[in-house]
Amino acid sequence: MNPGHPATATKDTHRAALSGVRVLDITQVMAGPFCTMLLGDLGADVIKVEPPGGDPTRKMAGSRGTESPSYWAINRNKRAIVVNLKDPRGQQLVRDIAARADILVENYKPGVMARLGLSYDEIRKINPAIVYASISGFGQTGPYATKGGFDLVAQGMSGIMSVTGDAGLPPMKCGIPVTDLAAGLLALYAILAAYIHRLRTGEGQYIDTSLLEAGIALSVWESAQYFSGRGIPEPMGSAHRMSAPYQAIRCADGYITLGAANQRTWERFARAIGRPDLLERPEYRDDTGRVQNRRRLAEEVESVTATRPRDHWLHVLEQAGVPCGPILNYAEVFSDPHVQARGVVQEIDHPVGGKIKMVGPVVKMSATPARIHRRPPMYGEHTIAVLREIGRSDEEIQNLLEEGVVEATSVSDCPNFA
Ligand SMILES: CC(C)(COP(=O)(O)OP(=O)(O)OC[C@H]1O[C@@H](n2cnc3c(N)ncnc32)[C@H](O)[C@@H]1OP(=O)(O)O)[C@@H](O)C(=O)NCCC(=O)NCCSC(=O)C(=O)O
Repeated sequence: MNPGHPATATKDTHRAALSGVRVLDITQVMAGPFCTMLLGDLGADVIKVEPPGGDPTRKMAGSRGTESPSYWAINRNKRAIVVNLKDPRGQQLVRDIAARADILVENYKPGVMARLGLSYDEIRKINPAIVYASISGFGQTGPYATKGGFDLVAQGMSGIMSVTGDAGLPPMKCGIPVTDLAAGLLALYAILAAYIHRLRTGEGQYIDTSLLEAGIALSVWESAQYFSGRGIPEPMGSAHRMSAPYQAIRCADGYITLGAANQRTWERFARAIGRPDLLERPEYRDDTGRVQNRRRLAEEVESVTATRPRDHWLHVLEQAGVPCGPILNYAEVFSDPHVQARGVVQEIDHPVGGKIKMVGPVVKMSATPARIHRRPPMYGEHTIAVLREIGRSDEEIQNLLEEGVVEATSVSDCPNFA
């Protein structure tokens, strides 16, 4: 599926790092589903439990019934079941799955899982070795614990919005939901470490992380500036807090990015744009000076770069060994020959969506490649199979379906199903 890359060229579909690992995925929207999708990419059997009506992403823009591009983007490599957890029989079904699972991930508001009889304390009674991860807006403790958390709120409260954009403009957030995704990645890293610990000792554990703390954890330069007494960090547009010139620079027909972020690249850059005189200037002698005089330096640089088009400077700077690049929109990103050569985008068949494209696993592993082994599941597609796996008879399943405790979709009913 990942053309041309030796690390993923293997035909051995069973060699996945997490094959045989069972994940109970009680997640919704973004942070939790991102984490469990990455576990699925590594070969884990991920069973996603959705409420009646489905994960909210099933209804997002572009949806067709219960299937949508937003859901597909973040739920491949999972099986999906629909269980009403407000019904004690539904709770018992999910506890039975939890009893057989290695990992449980959830991202509801703190308190929700306890009200559903699925808290860590309940689950550890039936499965003491489980690795149970909760992702929330603010963490399970502290004054804000019970508040719901969306990425925008976390970007605001973690300081990210105070350093994004430019001074004097309305508040701006990072264009992608960075706290959701970072919380998912941090949960993933803790889950894998906890799983290694469990392999060594047999001991399970509880993991508690949040959007807020993930956002704060990303404040590496900003907290360094603040803690070292150099003031409250301010927004800097595209510029860098610790290096200059390092920002989007104006050319005759638009902008390119420039990263002359150390002494060597600075010296190459000044020579490449025909301004070796800048190297003689005491105020630009080192990083500290260039950062302090960043605005003046940018004006001097742009007085040169604004005279020629972007392609000219990209060529000149590349020849000189100065890190730089174009600023691309997503259409340009996905048609970029390098992105294509790396096999970043994959196309798979979906019963409703037809041929759907997605950003596939972007980590190349030579022995146990991450891969798409399952297309995103339809609403309730695996309800019946999973209930059979936990020992429910077809008669019991029929009753549960009739009484609305679970819902199931048969893919063969789907018009596009081939
Ligand atoms: C996203 C939320 C703010 C949404 O808040 P709410 O809509 O108020 O949902 P809650 O989590 O409080 O609870 C959902 C309710 O659904 C119920 N529930 C859940 N699963 C089931 C099933 N299977 N069956 C029946 N009912 C269910 C659950 O019991 C709750 O009911 P009651 O108990 O009766 O209330 C919150 O879930 C949250 O803070 N999550 C953690 C942080 C997070 O992941 N945020 C990412 C958002 S996406 C984002 O930021 C972005 O895309 O950008």
